[in-house]
Amino acid sequence: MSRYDHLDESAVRVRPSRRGSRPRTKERPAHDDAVEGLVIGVDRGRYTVRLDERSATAMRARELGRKSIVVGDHVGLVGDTSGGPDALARIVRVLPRSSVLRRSADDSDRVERVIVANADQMVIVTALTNPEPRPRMIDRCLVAAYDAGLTPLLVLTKSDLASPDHLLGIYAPLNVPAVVTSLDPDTGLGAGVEEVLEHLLGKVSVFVGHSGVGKSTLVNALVPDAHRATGGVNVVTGRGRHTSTSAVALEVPGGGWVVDTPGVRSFGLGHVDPSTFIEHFPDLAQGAAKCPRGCSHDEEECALDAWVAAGHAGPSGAARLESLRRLLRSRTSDS
Ligand SMILES: Nc1nc2c(ncn2[C@@H]2O[C@H](COP(=O)(O)OP(=O)(O)OP(=O)(O)O)[C@@H](O)[C@H]2O)c(=O)[nH]1
Ligand SMILES: [Zn+2]
Repeated sequence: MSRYDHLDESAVRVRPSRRGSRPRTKERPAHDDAVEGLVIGVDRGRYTVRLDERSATAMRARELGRKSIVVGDHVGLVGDTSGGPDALARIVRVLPRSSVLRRSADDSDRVERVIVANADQMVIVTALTNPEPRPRMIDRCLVAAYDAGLTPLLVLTKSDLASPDHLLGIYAPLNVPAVVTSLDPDTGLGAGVEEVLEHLLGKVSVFVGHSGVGKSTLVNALVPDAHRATGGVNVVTGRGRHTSTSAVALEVPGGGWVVDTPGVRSFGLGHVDPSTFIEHFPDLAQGAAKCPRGCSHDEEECALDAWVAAGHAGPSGAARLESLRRLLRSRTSDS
């Protein structure tokens, strides 16, 4: 007889189950002796997990099934977590994620392609010249950041070669914070590093950028022992640039993590729901209440034009509406 039998079912919506009547101690999760750590590297089925003062190498436990484990994941470890040369621990748990950044999640793509978990910020690294900046690429990154719930930060490199004014002008209406840098790749010295560091403190920041923009040079300046290979030759190994494509988390002096994503050049945005874009434009969101149902905000019936024209979104309203529409279009254009 169940302990709920004396209760009227209509009053209490608890169904007694065999599971529910088990002694409580048996309901504890398995491996409650697991220690928690942060995944900072993934390489061919081996995970580097940062524990308090050391790093352990781990493999995934069979019981995790196909669940992905990526850089930034908080995991539970059992087994040999000593971090010694031959020590191998097992990841038995992946804790709930506060954010996921996906490479692509098209409907046709059945494999989960999470690149980084639990990131707070996306640092979009763009050169002011050599290679020329590509605003559409930046827009796509912004959309991916907003979609994943990450705060964007623009870093405009090589300001010794070109002025940032034009690009800063394009992004001013979006209120995206921007830092301009100029670095000597040999010494790591130059302008803007301190300012970037301030934005990184206490956060997990994913760095994205096209080849040649100076991302490695920047990461090396931010994380002195990062040794990311820069254009040409790896100063550490003397060999050519490494071709690793997996993400890695590097600890920022002062607190925080830089997640470098070699090989990640863009994001599939097919899964992004355009109706959520407007949430990132609070000054426009109110005006959207007058839009027809299902308005894309990029069509003739959109009420935002009138809202902005009436001055409800302030003096920069028109520029912000234009920016919103540019982001909406970046979703469907390849770049
Ligand atoms: N003039 C100038 N050159 C820079 C600056 N930052 C980086 N560079 C140069 O730009 C080139 C590319 O820099 P990297 O740091 O290797 O660029 P990356 O974005 O990591 O590119 P990949 O290694 O291909 O991923 C190198 O030749 C650097 O020396 C800068 O602030 N000013
Ligand atoms: Zn609309």
